[in-house]
This record gives sequence, structure tokens and C-alpha cells, in this order.
Amino acid sequence: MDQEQFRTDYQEVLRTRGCSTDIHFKELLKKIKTEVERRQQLCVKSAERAALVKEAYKPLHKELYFLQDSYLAPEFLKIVNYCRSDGASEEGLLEFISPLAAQRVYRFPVFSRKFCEELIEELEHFEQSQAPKGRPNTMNNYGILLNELGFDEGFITPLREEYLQPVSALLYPDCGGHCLDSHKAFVVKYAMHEDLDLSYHYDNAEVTLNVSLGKEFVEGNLYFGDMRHVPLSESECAETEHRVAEGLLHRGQQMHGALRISSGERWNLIVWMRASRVRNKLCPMCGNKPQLMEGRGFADGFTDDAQTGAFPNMLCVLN
Ligand SMILES: O=C(O)CCC(=O)C(=O)O
Ligand SMILES: [Fe+2]
Repeated sequence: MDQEQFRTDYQEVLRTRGCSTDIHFKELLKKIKTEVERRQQLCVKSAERAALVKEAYKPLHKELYFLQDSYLAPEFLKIVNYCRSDGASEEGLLEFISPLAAQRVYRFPVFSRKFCEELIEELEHFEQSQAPKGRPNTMNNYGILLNELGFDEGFITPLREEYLQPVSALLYPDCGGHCLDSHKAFVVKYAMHEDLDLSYHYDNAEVTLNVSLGKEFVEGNLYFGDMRHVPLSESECAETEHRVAEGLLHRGQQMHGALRISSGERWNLIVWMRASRVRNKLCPMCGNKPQLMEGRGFADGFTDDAQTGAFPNMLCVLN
């Protein structure tokens, strides 16, 4: 970070927020440096946990780690088959999917009920094991990162490439839906005495899939506003309820949040899908041209344009 540039860019606005002396400013710089370092280490720490899980964790349902058509709802297979067919169009697709009150948010069956139950059993088994657990983000303390558990290669990647991409390509061609090339997948969990809700936010994703896995819960609806650049005062929110085994597909940059559950346990599978071609131009989190550093795995889904064909494993150091 160029300190002088930072001072020029932010000194005025920071002064209005109480950061008015040189000492304040130095303390702030120190905090920012620590946070940047923490974020840069996230990938390394995650890879270390994944290696330990691979070595020590014995899955309860090891067949779940490899996607099979039998895990998917017949209605979803029909939708995907339509999207893959010659001449498929958005209008044609919308005959299979009923519109929701929230703009460009769609709901359709994704998994079988049996698959959802077994996935929760697997995750509970993992949670009770001694294996180290990485949490999805700072907003969620009880979720599980699925790549660390070993779900990426055999499950989430084929789900994205073969099933979700054809649907997203028709629904969100303007948001990179046709060129999704990496993802971050995790499960969120809400329960009494744990996390109950999730504040209003946008995702680090171009397109997001959110599937309700169960168990039984009351309330906890999602609410959607407008795209993130639209001022709050001009946005209206619409609620959508979860239906077990069904997924909500939405643009990652559309603002949303989760209302409190009032009883029970709510588990949802979240797949943040990324399109390097879109995010390489503008980081979806910081809104600037990304400044990249090398990451591990899919990292934040950027690619280094200078190394054409590079695997998406770059982080934006600004976001
Ligand atoms: O609680 C949910 O179902 C939404 C989770 C979500 O929006 C997220 O993790 O990005
Ligand atoms: Fe989200």
C-alpha cells in the first residue's frame, strides 16, 4: 500500500469520521496492514486445513462427494436439458421457472430430499470431528467451507460447469452468467443460540445459488433489494421464502439479507459463482480495477491477463 497515496485519497473523509491526528492516522494504517495480511493469509490457512482434513477426516457418506444425476430433482434435470438444447432462450426457460417478487431472482427444485438429508448428516459428522474448520466469512460463524472438506472437484465444479452454467447463461448473460469459471461454495447454518440472521450485503460473486437443505425452521426468509450501486432510498425489498431442496438463483451484486429464524435449524448450500472475464475489469467488492496477487485454489476468481489461460487463483488485494 502506498501510504502517501492513501493519505491523499482518504485523509479528508477520515477526518470527518474522527480520525483527525497523526497518531490516529498511524494507528489506522497499522490496523489496515494487519487486515490486509490476514486476508492474504486466508488462502494459505485454508489450504493447510484442507490438507489436514484429507489426511484425518473419515466421511460418513463418501459417495456424496461425487455428483450423480440421482441427487438432482427431476424438474432441475428437465430445466438443464432445456437450457442445453439448440435454440434455448430466456423466454423458453421462463416457462419452466415461475417468477418471484424479487427482480431477476428465480426458484426451482435442485436436489432430492434424500440428498439434502444426507448432506446435513455429513456436515454434522464433520462438525463433530476433530478436523479443523474454516468458516465461510466474517458474517457466518457456524457454516462450513466445502472446498476444505473435498467437495470441489467431484461435486461443485461439475455442478457449476454442467448444470448451473447453462441456466445462468440464459438468465444472466449481462453479469457473466455465460462465462462462470470458478466458485466458492459453503454451507450456512442458523440455529437458536448460534447465528440467527444475516445482514444486508452483496456477494463476492457474479451469480449465486442458494439451496435450502432443511432441517425444520420457522421464518428466516431472504429479502432482496436492488443492485448494489442503486441508492438504498430508491430500492424496494421483496421477501422470498426457502423451500427445502429448492434453490434460489440470483445476481451476486443484488443486495440481500436473511431475516431471523424464530425456531428450528436452517441449513443452506451457497455457491458463489465467479466470472474472471467480468471481475478482472472491476473488482465486485471494492469497485476498482483489481490489484492482484497470487492465491491458492480458486482464490477470489480473478485471472492474470498477462498469463493467458492462467488458472483462476488470484486475489484482489484491495477488496
Ligand atoms: O442465509 C442465507 O440463506 C443467505 C446466505 C447468503 O446470502 C450468503 O452467504 O451470501
Ligand atoms: Fe449472500
